Amino acid sequence: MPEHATREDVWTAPVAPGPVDATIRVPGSKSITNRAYVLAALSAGQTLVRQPLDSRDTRLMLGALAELGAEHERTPEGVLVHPLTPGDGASVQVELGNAGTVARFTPALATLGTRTVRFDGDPAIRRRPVSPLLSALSALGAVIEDEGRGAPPFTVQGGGRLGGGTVELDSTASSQFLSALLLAAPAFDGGATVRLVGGAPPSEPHIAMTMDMLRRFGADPSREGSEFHVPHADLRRTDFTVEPDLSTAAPFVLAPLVTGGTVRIAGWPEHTTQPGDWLRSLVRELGGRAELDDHGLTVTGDGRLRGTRLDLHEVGELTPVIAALLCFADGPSVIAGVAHLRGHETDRLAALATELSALGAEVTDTADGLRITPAPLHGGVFHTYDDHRLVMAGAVLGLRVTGLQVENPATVGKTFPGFVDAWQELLG
Ligand SMILES: O=C(O)C1=C[C@@H](OP(=O)(O)O)[C@@H](O)[C@H](O)C1
Ligand SMILES: C=C(OP(=O)(O)O)C(=O)O
Repeated sequence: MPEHATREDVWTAPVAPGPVDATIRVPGSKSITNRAYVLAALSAGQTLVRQPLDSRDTRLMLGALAELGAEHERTPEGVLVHPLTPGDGASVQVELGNAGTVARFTPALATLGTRTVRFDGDPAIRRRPVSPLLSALSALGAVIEDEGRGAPPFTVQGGGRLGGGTVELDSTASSQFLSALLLAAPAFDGGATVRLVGGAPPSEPHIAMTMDMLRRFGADPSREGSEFHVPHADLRRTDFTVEPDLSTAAPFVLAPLVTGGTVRIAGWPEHTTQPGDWLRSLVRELGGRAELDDHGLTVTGDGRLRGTRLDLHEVGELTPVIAALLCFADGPSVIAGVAHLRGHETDRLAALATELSALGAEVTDTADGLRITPAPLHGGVFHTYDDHRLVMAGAVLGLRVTGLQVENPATVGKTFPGFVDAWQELLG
């Protein structure tokens, strides 16, 4: 159980009284919001970010940018981000919480200012890898001190500029290392060429998201296989609108496969780089229907789903919710390709194996995933290890399990502070 959670702090996830029938609006994408804030800070002139996610991770990003010298204002239309200023050589602290995007995307920005910036956060972020990124930034000219543990805390001594150039990067532990270099590269004197070594990074759609958003802010990124090139560029964008978060939508999208019925997700984009868009194919593979039209996505299920084998390397953040779902399948399932989840908010493979087994399923963690053999589940406390996506997984389990008590539900505020209310709305 995480250090600061108590057993009293639980939410009894509601059992579905029958087939669901609901229209749900999910908040803005964490990944798009935090990229938009970073690119806005690197732009000349102010950028209005419309329909941003307002959650712990996005507040941490705005807080980090303020420490680094980019202020913002909340307006009725969205968040207005001001350009990064070089600063006054002061020593500041950036609070990372447990936000991977803040821990990975902001150190490069610190190299561009003149401040001495110490990065640290929750106990959990001190277990999440950053060293391949810090080594690459150092090779590009940054001055960084860490404590030799390969994770926060670390300190960046801003030099007012970064030369940039060509660098090798092992991004197999997190795609965010690569995204971090690419996002900041237009501000490096010589841009950046990043050659990937060590194997394919996970979360390919998030890399595509980075490339797409760089273009939309005026950069000219290119890719040839495992080599990425981002020339120096003056970024500018006055207005940027954030899409709904399709990964946050996952428990709602998949609910009809457990309960039967229909769920509509309003505003599902027709074209997107978000990994959650893959849920449409997953629903079909598991036996449901998913139709996209001008109003959004409509998912229909009959409460039965097939056991399956899934490689989730590209969509790792969906794993907790999918693992919970597969506990209700008609046969065993295997999830593969997600060894890097051991370095997420918690060791998600260990956490899921422990918690799903404790409820009665047969779940084991493998070198790169999970083996799930469904069995009748019973109620009990579902520990969430300060992981927002485990709260969402617990909600999915509760659809069919009486007395499923989700511990520390507030931790879902990392990406969706209104999750519990939205879930109650789903169930009428
Ligand atoms: O770039 C991003 O916004 C993200 C990339 C992915 O990280 P990893 O590649 O570390 O899994 C994803 O899991 C995370 O939720 C968000
Ligand atoms: C891995 C995740 O988050 P982070 O941005 O902290 O890496 C996630 O949201 O599932």
